[in-house]
Amino acid sequence: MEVEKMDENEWKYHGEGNQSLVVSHCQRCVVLRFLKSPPNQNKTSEEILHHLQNIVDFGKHVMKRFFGENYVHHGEIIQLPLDFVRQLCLKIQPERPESRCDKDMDTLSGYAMCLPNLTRLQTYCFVEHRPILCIEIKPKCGFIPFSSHVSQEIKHKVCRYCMHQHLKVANGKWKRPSKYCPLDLFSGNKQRMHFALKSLLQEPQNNLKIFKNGELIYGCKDDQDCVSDWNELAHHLKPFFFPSNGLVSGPHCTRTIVKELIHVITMMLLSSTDACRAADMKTVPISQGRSYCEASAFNKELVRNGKHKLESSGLPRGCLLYKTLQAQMLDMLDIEGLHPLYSRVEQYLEEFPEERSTLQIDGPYNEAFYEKLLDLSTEDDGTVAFALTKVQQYRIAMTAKDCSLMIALSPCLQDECSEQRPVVLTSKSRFTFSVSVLDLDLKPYESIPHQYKLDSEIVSYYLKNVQAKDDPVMSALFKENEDCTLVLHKV
Ligand SMILES: O=P(O)(O)O[C@@H]1[C@@H](OP(=O)(O)O)[C@H](OP(=O)(O)O)[C@H](O)[C@H](OP(=O)(O)O)[C@H]1OP(=O)(O)O
Ligand SMILES: Nc1ncnc2c1ncn2[C@@H]1O[C@H](COP(=O)(O)OP(=O)(O)OP(=O)(O)O)[C@@H](O)[C@H]1O
Repeated sequence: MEVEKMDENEWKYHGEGNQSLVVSHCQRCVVLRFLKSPPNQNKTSEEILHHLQNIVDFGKHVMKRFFGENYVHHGEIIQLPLDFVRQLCLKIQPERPESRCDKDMDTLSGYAMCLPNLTRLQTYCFVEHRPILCIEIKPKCGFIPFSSHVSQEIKHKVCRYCMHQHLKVANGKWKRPSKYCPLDLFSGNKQRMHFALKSLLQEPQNNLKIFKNGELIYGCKDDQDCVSDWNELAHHLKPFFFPSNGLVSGPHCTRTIVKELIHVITMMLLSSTDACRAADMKTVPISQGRSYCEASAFNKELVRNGKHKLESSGLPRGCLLYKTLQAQMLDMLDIEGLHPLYSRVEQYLEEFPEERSTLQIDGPYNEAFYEKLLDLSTEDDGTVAFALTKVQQYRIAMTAKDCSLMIALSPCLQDECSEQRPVVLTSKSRFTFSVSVLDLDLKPYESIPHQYKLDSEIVSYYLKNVQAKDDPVMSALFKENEDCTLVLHKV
């Protein structure tokens, strides 16, 4: 890219999260990703550059090892003319959702990341003229903690996502709870996966987005502005799934198209498209912990129908969901077992602050950093080394619990499909597709106390407001506790 000739009119707003803002090029299949920060908390250019270098290194040396070469696009750092960045920022400001405007895009350093536009099938090339559909899923944590450090029994039964939903609705983040449960999506069982995907389509929140030819056509632009009209979605999708028409419009047509979409996403999520074997690490046994969540609507439906055995077919080893789950399961001790180890590292750093860089707490995220992650033992020998390994593994797990999966698909003719590109079939179409993972920025060491506090808030809220209402015995218990509160008055 010729940075001297950058023109803001060739770029448009694409999307943003809590940490970064993304613009896409109108002709080329590239995006620029800028860091964001709260107003008046601007970092220096050196700090921004260091942060971006860490993100690139982490993708290149660590996450590629966990996920496999083809799934991760680490991108590169680019230095842009400040005038271009300022003009771009002004241009896109009206497009930004209000709920994200508590942070500003960095316009002072001139640094950004340049990445392939993953809503397109091909990377670093001009926009293809064939239609492209892209589904982005933020699946969140797909397992129930198996650690013996867990203090509340409910955490062994109900997954964090399902518990957190109640707190989010109470806090006003979302209007309605979602029926999506990550354990259904990660189950590998097609029926459960279909249910999970249907639930995401019903209530996308920030877990599902659909792009057509690079434009967002389904999902939440803003917390308050969710597009979830299935008829409109079906209208967009009809040329993909029923190219030669045949299907008339109406509710039956909509249902059929949505079913095809769910089927195709399931197939792609279960496919193993990466030839390179990811990670030479010993993997965490996938069978640990329970494989279903008691709060899942799918599970509740089964129980209502008198069936008590929930199928978990398991995931094929090479698929992206499997790799995501493996990385998530590096959280072996749960935040409750991890927090005391974090405190041990903190205590050590208080005594020896100069050791912070040797311990690679803020990078560099290189080969040596990766090697230290491979020790999966959970036997605590009381050392700082043990505590640090668990802390770093936990940070990787948190990153994998918050990443997004991108699936891009494009119709192809029978004789067009090459051996290099995987193909998925539906009743009337065939597609080439690519699968990748994004938002793999390592979660900061400093976020651990926040995680600890949030975990306890999520559980307390659930026990008090949801489980207690479901369970009359618990409810009575809470009531009793409330009645017995001892109030001490000053005398
Ligand atoms: O804690 P969670 O599970 O709510 O996850 C946060 C996400 O909320 P979600 O529950 O997905 O709506 C949250 O997403 P939103 O900003 O709410 O879209 C962020 O991804 C946040 O990451 P970071 O701290 O900004 O790096 C995420 O925080 P981390 O916990 O991953 O640091
Ligand atoms: N390489 C890419 N190609 C296409 N779209 C992208 C790419 N990277 C990011 N996006 C889009 O921009 C959005 C925001 O990016 P990203 O998830 O990296 O932000 P974030 O601030 O790090 O997220 P979070 O809130 O989870 O911390 C994504 O949800 C996705 O829709």
